[in-house]
Amino acid sequence: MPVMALDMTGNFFLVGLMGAGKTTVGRALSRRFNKAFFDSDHEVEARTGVRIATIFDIEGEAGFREREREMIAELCQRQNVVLATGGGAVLDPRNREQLARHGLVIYLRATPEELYHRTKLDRNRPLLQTADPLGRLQALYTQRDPLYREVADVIFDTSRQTVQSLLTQLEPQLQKLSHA
Ligand SMILES: Nc1ncnc2c1ncn2[C@@H]1O[C@H](COP(=O)(O)OP(=O)(O)OP(=O)(O)O)[C@@H](O)[C@H]1O
Ligand SMILES: O=C(O)C1=C[C@@H](O)[C@@H](O)[C@H](O)C1
Ligand SMILES: [Mg+2]
Repeated sequence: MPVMALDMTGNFFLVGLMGAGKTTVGRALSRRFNKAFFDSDHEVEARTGVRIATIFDIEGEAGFREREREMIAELCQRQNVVLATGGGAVLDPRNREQLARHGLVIYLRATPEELYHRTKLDRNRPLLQTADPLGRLQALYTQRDPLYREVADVIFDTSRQTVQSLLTQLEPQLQKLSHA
């Protein structure tokens, strides 16, 4: 039997490390809650016409962060959207402020080991193109986990869970929080 899409206004913002499932879960939530879906990484790529790895090569991480900040500020002005943010978006306090102010922030947490398994075959994450990607994920986790927690309204552990089981648990929580 088809499940009715839940119609609620307001934004959901997904934060978390590379491989946490922001894009995958975000897309599914947007369908379920009848909201438009955006992914800040994809929007930056669409605007510049090149892959994120190329922006890192030409402008360095600082150049990418500036483009990401502008994009997030713009996307936060929208209503009734699900936004998957880039894994490093929370580093800039201005992004954290925008996200906290304009929507419900969901932190998808997973262990660095789990994230390593999810991302190891994908070459499109410049920060993981290193001799020791697991070590890099562990360092990023230590640095960023407190920032994700700081900005989050909801923290969700995604380790050892399928995307489908995650959605089944997330939906009632989000429904409740959206009406709070
Ligand atoms: N809960 C999960 N269990 C198993 N695999 C998952 C889960 N969530 C996502 N994945 C898989 O992990 C990979 C990375 O997911 P996704 O691209 O959605 O992460 P992301 O948070 O958007 O990463 P990035 O910050 O790099 O954009 C995909 O192949 C996806 O299918
Ligand atoms: O964790 C990060 O710093 C990044 C994550 C990706 O989503 C991209 O935004 C980019 O590869 C940087
Ligand atoms: Mg993504």
